[in-house]
Order: sequence, then structure tokens, then C-alpha cells
Amino acid sequence: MSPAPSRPIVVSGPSGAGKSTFLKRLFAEYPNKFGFSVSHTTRNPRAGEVNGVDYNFVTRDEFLAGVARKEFIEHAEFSGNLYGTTVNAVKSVGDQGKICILDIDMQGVKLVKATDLNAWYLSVQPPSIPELEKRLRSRGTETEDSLQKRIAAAHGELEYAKEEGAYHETIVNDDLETAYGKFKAFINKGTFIKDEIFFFATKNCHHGTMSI
Ligand SMILES: Nc1ncnc2c1ncn2[C@@H]1O[C@H](COP(=O)(O)OP(=O)(O)OP(=O)(O)O)[C@@H](O)[C@H]1O
Repeated sequence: MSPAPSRPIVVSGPSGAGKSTFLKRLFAEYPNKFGFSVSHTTRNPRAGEVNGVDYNFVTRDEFLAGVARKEFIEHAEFSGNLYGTTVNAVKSVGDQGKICILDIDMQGVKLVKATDLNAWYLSVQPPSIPELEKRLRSRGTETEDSLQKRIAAAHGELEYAKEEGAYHETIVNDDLETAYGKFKAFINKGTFIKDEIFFFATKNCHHGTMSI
């Protein structure tokens, strides 16, 4: 069996669903295998965020100039701020021999689908909206207004994910360890992480046929 090509992996879902939590762990476990395309945003940095690492923080004018030059694969307005991913950001991950992971909202997902990137699509979901609200509150990063906008947007995200073919897979982030295990199995399907192929194959080998 030949290895799967390095398709980008799109991880999407409501704010607070746990995408960053999963991805931080994945990157820590496989520091050289994956890369984020560093997104551009017009929102202000949160405490500890580093320009060019967490996001490329730009003004609205700079962002819109990039859009006009067609540098963005996708961009979307969310909670009053612009977010987006440039073609160059994805390419630079591939240039380093890494698999690009895109952490984007559903509007971004739709636009990536319109490209020829041939990505894998994963939806990460909270167990419920009240649990999502609880997690966002305890994360302590949002104003009340921003929190309410995220919860309102979460309803739309969850509706979209129900559409036939919207995502290759959906993971409900209830128990973190269980959900992270499912997350790794999904990533493994798309990338054949070294050392993990056997793990995946034994979990999914039914009647002698692997479901890769
Ligand atoms: N399974 C879990 N059980 C309880 N808390 C969790 C779980 N997974 C993540 N959290 C917590 O929920 C909060 C939201 O998670 P996280 O920041 O990873 O979400 P996100 O989807 O990346 O959000 P955003 O899109 O806003 O960046 C964090 O404080 C995180 O520690």
C-alpha cells in the first residue's frame, strides 16, 4: 500500500469546542510532522500571543489589501474581526515538508472546498451548547458580548455539520482523552503518522480488511 498524499487537514467547529486543545497536543507529540498555516486576523492579540506564530496580526486596511490581491484562500468576518488564510501560509508549511493543518470556521471550510486543495475535513463539537458556554466562560478569554456571539455562531456551525457530506468525520469532545484518541485516529487515516499505523490498523481492521 502506498502512503496517502499529504492532504491538508481542516479542523473546524464552534469556538470553545476544543480545536486548539487537540492541536496543541498533536503538535507537542509530533513536533516535526505538522504545521499550522499561520492565519491573518484583525483582532487584537490576547495575552501571550505572538505575531507571526499564533496569528499574523494586521490592520483591517492591510487585510483588505491582501484580499484585493487575491492572496487569501479564505477569509471570514467573525465577532467583528476578519480572519483568513493565505495561499502562501499553506504553501510555506508544505515547503517545510510538513502536513498543513487549517483551524478555520465553517465559512472558511466552504471556501477551502471551492479550491483544489483536496483537504480532509473534521468537525470538532462540544457535548452541548450549555457545556460549550461553561468552557468558554472558564477559559476566561471572552467579554460577555464576544461570548454571546460565539454561542450564537455555534448553532450555525452545528447545523452546517449536520449537512450530508459537510465533513468526513465529526468528533464530540466530551471526555478529553477519548475525544483526543478519536482525533488522532482521524489524523492518522489522512497522514499515516509513523509509529501509529499499527495502532490504527488494529483498531480498524475488521474481517481482515483495513478501512484506510
Ligand atoms: N474535553 C474537555 N473537557 C473540558 N474542558 C475542555 C475540553 N476540551 C477543551 N476544554 C477547555 O475548553 C476551552 C475551549 O477549548 P479550546 O480553546 O481548545 O477551544 P477552540 O475550539 O480552540 O476555541 P477557539 O475557536 O475560540 O480558539 C479551553 O479552556 C479548554 O481547556
